[in-house]
Amino acid sequence: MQRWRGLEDIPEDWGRSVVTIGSYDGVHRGHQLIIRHAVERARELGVPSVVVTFDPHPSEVVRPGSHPPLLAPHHRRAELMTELGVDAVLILPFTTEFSKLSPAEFVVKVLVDRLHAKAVVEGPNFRFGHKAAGNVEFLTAQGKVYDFEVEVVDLVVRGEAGGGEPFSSTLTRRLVGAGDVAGAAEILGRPHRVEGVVVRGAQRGRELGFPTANVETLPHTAIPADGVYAGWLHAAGEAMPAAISVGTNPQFDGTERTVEAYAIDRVGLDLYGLHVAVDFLAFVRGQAKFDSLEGLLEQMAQDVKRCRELVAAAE
Ligand SMILES: Cc1cc2nc3c(=O)[nH]c(=O)nc-3n(C[C@H](O)[C@H](O)[C@H](O)COP(=O)(O)O)c2cc1C
Ligand SMILES: Nc1ncnc2c1ncn2[C@@H]1O[C@H](COP(=O)(O)OP(=O)(O)O)[C@@H](O)[C@H]1O
Repeated sequence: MQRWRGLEDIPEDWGRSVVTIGSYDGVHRGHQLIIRHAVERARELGVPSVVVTFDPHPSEVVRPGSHPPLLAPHHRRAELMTELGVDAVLILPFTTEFSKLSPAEFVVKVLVDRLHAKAVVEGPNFRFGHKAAGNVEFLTAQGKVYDFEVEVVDLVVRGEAGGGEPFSSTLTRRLVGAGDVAGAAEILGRPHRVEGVVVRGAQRGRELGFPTANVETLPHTAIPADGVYAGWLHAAGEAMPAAISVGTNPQFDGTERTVEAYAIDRVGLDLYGLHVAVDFLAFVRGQAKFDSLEGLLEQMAQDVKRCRELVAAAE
């Protein structure tokens, strides 16, 4: 797959293509449906498929300081899009200047002049251009002028239990923030992942009998609510069942919020400096401060047992 970091990266001789535009944070199941549709349409038309996305998230530029927590960094989104069969991803730097392009200017500058769109695939709630003034009706009308078709793919809606709310990055962020990682996984179609480099912590874990890899997360990462979770620690090409702790270590009056993972039953690992990923399968309990260290250790042993069972049931 090709990755372009701006309009100028698109090859001069780039022919016609099928395009879909969006933030696509998390590449959740609703996104997947739209992207798959674009890939299929591209194959039918015999042209490549392109996803156009933005960096930073548009809301940061429109309202500084409002960058939402991210469900997936760009390299992860690109990985997921490659799995869906996308041929190229264009990551447009979302500058103030760019945010001022009118919907009509956006169509000409991006879709017509550079990507030579033959078809554009979007969800019904797609908005674009200055003040998000452009919608699918406008896009469809522009398509008639510039010779591209516009296809609208239905939103995926959460089951009755979820109140029929459409799948969205906002809903997924809310679930992650509330610790409902199982709910988030239902929308994402896979567990929510947090990644980063393993850094040194208080070096206490090994003494407790549960060494934990402390993950230095990337800026704006969507981190689940404080608590203990079952999941996996991915390191050096291996997915290891893990008991994960998110929080400030209240038992030790800590103040820094960390994401740390104990790879269950694994001894002698050396993960410092490695880029690792932590996948959140299920919430186990909230963080607690026990009367004694023994209280914490007993609870941790139970947590590990529960995590082992939850992961085994999911594998
Ligand atoms: C399964 C599990 C459960 C945990 N539960 C708690 C807890 O309830 N309260 C707490 O303060 N810390 C909890 N922790 C975090 C430990 O306090 C932390 O891993 C330990 O202090 C080691 O820190 P270090 O990696 O910085 O050395 C938990 C860790 C794990 C792996
Ligand atoms: N089973 C394991 N799970 C996670 N990390 C492990 C494991 N075994 C050894 N380690 C190593 O031990 C380190 C964690 O030990 P710990 O005493 O908690 O130190 P720190 O406070 O620096 O995280 C990890 O970063 C990793 O390199």
